[in-house]
Amino acid sequence: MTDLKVPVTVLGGGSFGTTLANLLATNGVPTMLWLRNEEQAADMRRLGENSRYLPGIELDSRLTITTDVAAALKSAELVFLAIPSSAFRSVLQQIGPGLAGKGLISTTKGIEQPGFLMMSQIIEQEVPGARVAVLSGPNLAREIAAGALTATVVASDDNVLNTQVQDVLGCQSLRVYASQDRYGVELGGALKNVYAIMSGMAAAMGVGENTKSMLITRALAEMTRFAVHMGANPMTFLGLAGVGDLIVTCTSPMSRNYQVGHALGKGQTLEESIARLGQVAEGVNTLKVLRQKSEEEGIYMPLVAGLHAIIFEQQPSADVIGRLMSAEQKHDVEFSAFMARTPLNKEQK
Ligand SMILES: NC(=O)C1=CN([C@@H]2O[C@H](COP(=O)(O)OP(=O)(O)OC[C@H]3O[C@@H](n4cnc5c(N)ncnc54)[C@H](O)[C@@H]3O)[C@@H](O)[C@H]2O)C=CC1
Ligand SMILES: O=C(CO)COP(=O)(O)O
Repeated sequence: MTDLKVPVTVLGGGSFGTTLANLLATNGVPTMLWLRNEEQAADMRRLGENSRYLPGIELDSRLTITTDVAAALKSAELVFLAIPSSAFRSVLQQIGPGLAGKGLISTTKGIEQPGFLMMSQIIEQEVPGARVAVLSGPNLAREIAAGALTATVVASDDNVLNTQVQDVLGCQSLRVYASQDRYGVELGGALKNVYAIMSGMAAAMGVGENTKSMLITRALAEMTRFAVHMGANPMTFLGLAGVGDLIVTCTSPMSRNYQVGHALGKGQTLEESIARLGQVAEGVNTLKVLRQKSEEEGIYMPLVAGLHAIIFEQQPSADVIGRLMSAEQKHDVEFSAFMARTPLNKEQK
């Protein structure tokens, strides 16, 4: 690590943007947080707290909060994007020229349709020539904000950018690991949200502990199968941005995706579950996108198909569960499919 603290801007004043910006400021990094709502910004400056998205967390007095995007971007070398995937492209289109030449790090865990595009791919389209990275891992905003120990992954083929992100974000409560599998890391963060909905729903239905473990383990097999087919490194899914993030979101009631699933499992409609949350749960849209893509690509994803049938095709959960449990018996771990694609295996050949 170096002592260099490059100026950083975070775009997005929700739970994760606020958490990252506050952590950066606490690390002594000159940090600006941009959000669009002046009333919320004024409140945050006055109260020293984001009472809407992160109540009870004291903001570092060194953090600059602004709604002036030009001022926010003027001197920033690194820009973290914590904007929901539904607004990601339009925000980039509004501010694109201001981002030229900067290191852009997406923290958004969603997928754009049509095109099945990751957020980093949208950055490449909207900001040609940008230096791009993604950040993903078991990173519940509230826990990071409260200083609970965790780790995350920064992924880019630009090693200098990876190191810069490690330098500004790493601290006593957060370890930052580097990866070059940007696609796999980003895909892991998006896919796990779907299985968090499923896990929340299962918990609300009162399933057993064995059942919860089975669901998470088969979810890992399923998401890895999909990601490897799409070109990701399977080893990424054994890391923090794969199984690490999957475990936390499938087991924690703090996860918004888990909360949506839990509400559905208690009999609420999808609309009620989302409205009650008041924050983004990316997994709802990702479920639709993933169902379509897995069908197009012919990838076997019984959990995704089952959850889609319950949520979007109004099939009774008992029927879906019955079908899943009586499906053709399979092998446990699909070593052949995984190992054929690992870089290690390629070198050995
Ligand atoms: N909260 C968490 O624990 C984590 C969230 N993420 C990801 O970060 C992304 C953002 O999530 P959160 O901050 O948690 O969401 P949130 O629901 O807490 O906040 C979303 C924020 O985005 C803002 N926003 C929405 N549309 C906008 C637009 N057009 N222009 C500017 N701002 C806009 C909202 O005003 C709000 O401040 C999501 O993709 C999520 O998956 C990633 C890691 C952890
Ligand atoms: O991505 C997250 C933790 O790593 C946050 O998950 P939720 O969006 O489900 O809260």
